[in-house]
Amino acid sequence: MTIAFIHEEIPTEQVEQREKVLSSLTDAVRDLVDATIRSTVADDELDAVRAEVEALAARLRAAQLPGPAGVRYNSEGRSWNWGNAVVGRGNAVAPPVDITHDEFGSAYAELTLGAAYEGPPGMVHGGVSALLLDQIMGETASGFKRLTMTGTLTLRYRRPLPLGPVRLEAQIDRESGRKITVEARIGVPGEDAAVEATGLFLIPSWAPLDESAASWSRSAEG
Ligand SMILES: CCCCCCCC/C=C\CCCCCCCC(=O)SCCNC(=O)CCNC(=O)[C@H](O)C(C)(C)COP(=O)(O)OP(=O)(O)OC[C@H]1O[C@@H](n2cnc3c(N)ncnc32)[C@H](O)[C@@H]1OP(=O)(O)O
Repeated sequence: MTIAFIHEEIPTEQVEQREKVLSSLTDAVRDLVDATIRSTVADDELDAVRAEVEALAARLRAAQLPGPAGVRYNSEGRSWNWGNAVVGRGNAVAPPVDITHDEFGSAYAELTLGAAYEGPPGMVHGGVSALLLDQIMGETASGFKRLTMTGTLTLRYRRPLPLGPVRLEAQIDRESGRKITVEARIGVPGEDAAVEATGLFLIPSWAPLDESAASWSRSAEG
């Protein structure tokens, strides 16, 4: 099965305007998720809020894509993946992460994980750490110059990670042909890593080794 990118000829300026407006809505929905988890209002108030939320969902459903958002690009080399589970600007389920690629083969991110990402009481869910690490490692392996997919991801959970500010770092350790090994970690900023990861990322046999000339590739974003 191949991975298809969708060519959609929307001018970059318009993509960016839409992304800005969509991101604000996503932030508000994320806040709604946090507010829902932590709310202690009375049951009838919860019920009244549910009715309003259902009405809002119906307004958004007035015009919908037939399926998931996919990865789209225009011929100016701007691409957007607003549904992505980790970096999708339209995805309120995604942690609020912004990944910085400071050079090819190295990336970092800082974000704050709130109540929606809890596993053990007060701690980040291990699957959420894995989710964030998989994305930053995949982007690092790809550098948006080639398509890479996670082959094997190995995680060592060394100490619990409290909810709150976290920092992720990833860098390519080595590569050979279609195999790229990436090392990464997540932890409280300035402290020893809570989770260390090693991943083998593969350029699928059906994909080119280098796609830097392809319209979907770009240098700084997921
Ligand atoms: C999300 C999609 C990408 C979107 C791109 C957006 C654009 C921006 C670009 C990039 C940013 C990236 C950001 C993404 C971050 C998120 C990453 C994910 O979550 S990815 C989803 C989870 N992963 C899968 O679903 C893979 C499922 N597996 C497969 O599709 C295939 O198995 C694949 C492509 C991994 C390998 O298939 P073959 O046909 O290319 O390769 P064969 O011939 O089987 O193997 C080649 C060599 O690799 C080893 N190998 C194969 N699979 C391996 C594995 N799983 N682990 C270790 N080694 C493996 C084999 O042993 C072989 O080694 P020998 O050459 O003999 O030495």
